[in-house]
Amino acid sequence: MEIISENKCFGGAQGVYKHASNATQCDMTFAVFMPAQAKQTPVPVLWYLSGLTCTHENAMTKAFAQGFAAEHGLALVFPDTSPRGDDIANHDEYDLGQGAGFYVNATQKPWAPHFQMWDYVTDELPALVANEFNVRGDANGITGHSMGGHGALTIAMTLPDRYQSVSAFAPIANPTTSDWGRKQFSAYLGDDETTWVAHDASILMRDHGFHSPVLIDQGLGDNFLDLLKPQSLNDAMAARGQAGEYRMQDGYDHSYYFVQSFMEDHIKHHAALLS
Ligand SMILES: N[C@@H](CCC(=O)N[C@@H](CS)C(=O)NCC(=O)O)C(=O)O
Repeated sequence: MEIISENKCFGGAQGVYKHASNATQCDMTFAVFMPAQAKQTPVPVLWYLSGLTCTHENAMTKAFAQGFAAEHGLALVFPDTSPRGDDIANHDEYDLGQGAGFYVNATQKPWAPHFQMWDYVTDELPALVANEFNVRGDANGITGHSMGGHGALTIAMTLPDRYQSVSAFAPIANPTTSDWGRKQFSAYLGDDETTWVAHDASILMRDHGFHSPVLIDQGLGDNFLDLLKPQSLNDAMAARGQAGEYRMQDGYDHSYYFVQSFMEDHIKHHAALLS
């Protein structure tokens, strides 16, 4: 692992690192915030998965998470959203290819050789972080924004023993019925839609749910509401009797101004379940 930068931040450290990934067969950059508490004792980890067009950097600089994570003694990990490189498959549109990995393992050409973001985020990066940082392997929470909210919810519901807490900001909530989902799943996973259901939060919620309360915030001024489909997941939570809240926030759009407005609540939610 190569250190790109490390800066003191809220008494802890905000770092950016690079490593050669086996899962994605390319160099991957990620960011980690370590709170001061980690100098004494291993700390729980909150994974933050970002949305379309983002790198490790967007949430690191705009989500305002570090101050609250410092207060509650949580490490934060910000992975990138896809493999990257000139030799790696890409697409002209912003919502497919580099910057749009959708947290799945691609099975289709030309994506399959590098677009293995499910394995990267759930296996390879956790092992690396556990090796390199003073974190508790048995205390993981996961959250994310938009495409990253989709990743957080689907990963948590699929691996409930690994994650003790989950939340999301404006998640893509029913991708098998949305152009933010159908387009990417057919490219990455192929036309057999039975392979898509494992990556749809509304379906996973209806069939499995999650073992601890789920916190979701959604801005009502979000210009992507038609693509995000919060109603489907809200209905699935109600049908399941899922503990938690889907909070509709008046006037907020899809931007990081929305994310940073509710970050404190999300950090508190995870800290309560992880400590
Ligand atoms: N670029 C797209 C929108 C993509 C978008 O809103 N991305 C969100 C996540 S889905 C984001 O966080 N963008 C980066 C940023 O705001 O820093 C468009 O023009 O429609």
